[in-house]
Amino acid sequence: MGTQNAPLRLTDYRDLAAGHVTRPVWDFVDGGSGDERTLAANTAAYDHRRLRPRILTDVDKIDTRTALFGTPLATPIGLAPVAYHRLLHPEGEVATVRGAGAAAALTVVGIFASRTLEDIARAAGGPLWLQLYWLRRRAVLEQLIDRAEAAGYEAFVVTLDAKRIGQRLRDMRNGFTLPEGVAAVNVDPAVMAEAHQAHEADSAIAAHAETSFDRALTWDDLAWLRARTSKPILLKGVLTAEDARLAAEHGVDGIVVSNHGGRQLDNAVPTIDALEECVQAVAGTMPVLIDGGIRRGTDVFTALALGASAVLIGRPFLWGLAAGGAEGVTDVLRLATSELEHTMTLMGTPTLADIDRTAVRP
Ligand SMILES: Cc1cc2nc3c(=O)[nH]c(=O)nc-3n(C[C@H](O)[C@H](O)[C@H](O)COP(=O)(O)O)c2cc1C
Ligand SMILES: CC(C)CC(=O)C(=O)O
Repeated sequence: MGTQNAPLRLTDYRDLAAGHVTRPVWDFVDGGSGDERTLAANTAAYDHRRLRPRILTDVDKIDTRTALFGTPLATPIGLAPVAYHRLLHPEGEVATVRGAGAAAALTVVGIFASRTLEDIARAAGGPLWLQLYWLRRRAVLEQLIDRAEAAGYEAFVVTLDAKRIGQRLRDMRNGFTLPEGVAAVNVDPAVMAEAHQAHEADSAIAAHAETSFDRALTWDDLAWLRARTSKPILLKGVLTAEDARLAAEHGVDGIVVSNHGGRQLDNAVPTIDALEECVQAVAGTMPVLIDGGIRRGTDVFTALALGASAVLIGRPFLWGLAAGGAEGVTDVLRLATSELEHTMTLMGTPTLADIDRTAVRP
């Protein structure tokens, strides 16, 4: 690639990716729910944040290293759980984790991964967590937890903002279906078949979610999961102080402030606006991660300043994966981390520990 076209920011990868996938796949990745207000608001909310740089501090060396649950990470930027990476690259999640490993970054693998948990683990160079949806069939969940632990996955992230799948108009209009050869290979085929039979009219994605996610689930059920693993458990999809507090009370180990990238409840609060109340509610007892709309090193910095322990990116790494496979993923992570370093230099904060609330204008 000539230097003229070399991607200089994450959104440059969006333009590159567009040429590599079909229209329905593009819409599945790019789209949100409803009128896509929350999708737009996630990024717009960062536009309005203003930073308060400090002068005359020693920023000769910038250090972006951190750790989560004792696992060292080269960067506080990790990969959010996303279904079906093979939609974007033939190697799917195997390419993704190879790319993340080269950047020593965290990957949260999705329960609807299109490669086996074991193949993904063999290719990984960095830490892996596994995201779960709470399927009605707990036996299927149990098997997944056991397999993940045996393969070296270090934590579980339970996504709780999807008791129904958001109204994704683009997918409905496209009649989105998974292409031949792309499947949720880790989940019992019976669970998937059941779903397809029950909901032929919906988009394929909405269909399997409707029948396989447990809508009756409540806080009391978390004890079941807690008893099944000694690994850290994080809840993804927390947007309020009330739920952050309940998470802390129910013995989980972390939360991910997320609105699912604007793909679930439209008009849900932008995540960066929800972060502070969640951070205050857990009062330093557990790490708080955030995702949604993070496109710039300054966005990462803002999230860290408002109390996030780490951030996850979704669509940007998918753009990298589509455009350049494992190397594209690595480059997206490097670009984002180098923007963060640049921001830290100009903000006068040489380490992540130096970044605090005073860095962002209230
Ligand atoms: C194509 C796609 C598939 C996704 N699949 C899942 C999933 O299976 N499980 C999950 O918890 N979140 C899923 N998400 C949401 C991401 O984990 C994350 O919350 C979101 O993408 C972050 O916003 P961003 O894309 O603006 O960075 C998906 C997102 C996208 C774009
Ligand atoms: C298979 C879907 C439920 C994956 C998902 O969470 C999403 O598309 O946002």
